[in-house]
Amino acid sequence: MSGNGTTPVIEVNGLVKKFGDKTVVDHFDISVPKGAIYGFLGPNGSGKTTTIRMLCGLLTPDAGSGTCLGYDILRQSDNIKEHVGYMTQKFSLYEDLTIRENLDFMARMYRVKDRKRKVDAALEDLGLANRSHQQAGELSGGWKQRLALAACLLHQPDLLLLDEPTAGVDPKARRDFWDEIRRLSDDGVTVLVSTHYMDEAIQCDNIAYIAYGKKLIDGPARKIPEMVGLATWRVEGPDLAELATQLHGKDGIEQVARFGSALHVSGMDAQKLEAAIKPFLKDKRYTWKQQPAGLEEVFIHLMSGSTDNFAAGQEAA
Ligand SMILES: Nc1ncnc2c1ncn2[C@@H]1O[C@H](COP(=O)(O)OP(=O)(O)OP(=O)(O)O)[C@@H](O)[C@H]1O
Repeated sequence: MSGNGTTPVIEVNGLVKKFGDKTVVDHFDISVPKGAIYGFLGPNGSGKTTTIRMLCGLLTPDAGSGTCLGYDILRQSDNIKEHVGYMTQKFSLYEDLTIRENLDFMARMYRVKDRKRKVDAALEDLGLANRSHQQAGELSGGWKQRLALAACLLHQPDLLLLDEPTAGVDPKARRDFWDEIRRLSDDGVTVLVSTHYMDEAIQCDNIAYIAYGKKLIDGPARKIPEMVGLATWRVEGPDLAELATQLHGKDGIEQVARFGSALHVSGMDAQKLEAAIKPFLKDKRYTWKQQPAGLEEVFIHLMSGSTDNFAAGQEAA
């Protein structure tokens, strides 16, 4: 579900956060429709976590204003927290408490009514009813993440904030996790998720790409490739690794990425790209086809800009 034209769940303008003399979030605006899965993408240190924390009232912005779930982010953070489920980057439950104790503790924190039944139901849904007395610290990464999600859903939040929720989790557990996120979104829960993974980014309805604390691109996921304007050719044939080596670094070719049995060769200047590819078209072992850039190559393009924002220095912004 990607929004239904009602009042946005999050609507903020001009958010700024500074730590010392470093501007970590720089005039950030966003409007998040109800039920949307909104992806925050960007290199390490680009300000995603800081932005998420300001949106739910955990951190006070130095400038800017807005609402989250209809509450003022500056003055009504307690109301916001009651209706938000926030899954932090690091496992934030108690490793030396049992699975049940962790859920029970969270349910008490949120003053969940009919606590025992809700905790039992969560354990059942998780498939952990038989292991409820096991310490949370003994769980694998994937199970810890499912437990953390279950814990932040106990109070039935309207908005889920997920900060790199599947870092270090295997692909099968990631897929299961995303099936659950999609189900929640279909039920009207709005989800804001920061991620580094491409396979997660393509699951999002909307995407904001953030670098150096600034939002560079923002829009419906299906429109992002057009907005970025990357030109792409697809090539199939033998010895793709060798071909990739030959293509790399040619003027006009900014990116060569392997997609299954093909290479996607991309550049921002369509004419330069075509000129760079022209000599290769003579080799009849290869089939070349021009095609619109997909989200995946666009993300590779965006993410390859920088690996760590602030480590590289803000002057690059
Ligand atoms: N409390 C703080 N005090 C000082 N600097 C901070 C604080 N919190 C974050 N920062 C800095 O602000 C910048 C943005 O950090 P933030 O965690 O918001 O980025 P991020 O995009 O979530 O990064 P990552 O993807 O690595 O989690 C980083 O340079 C970080 O070191």
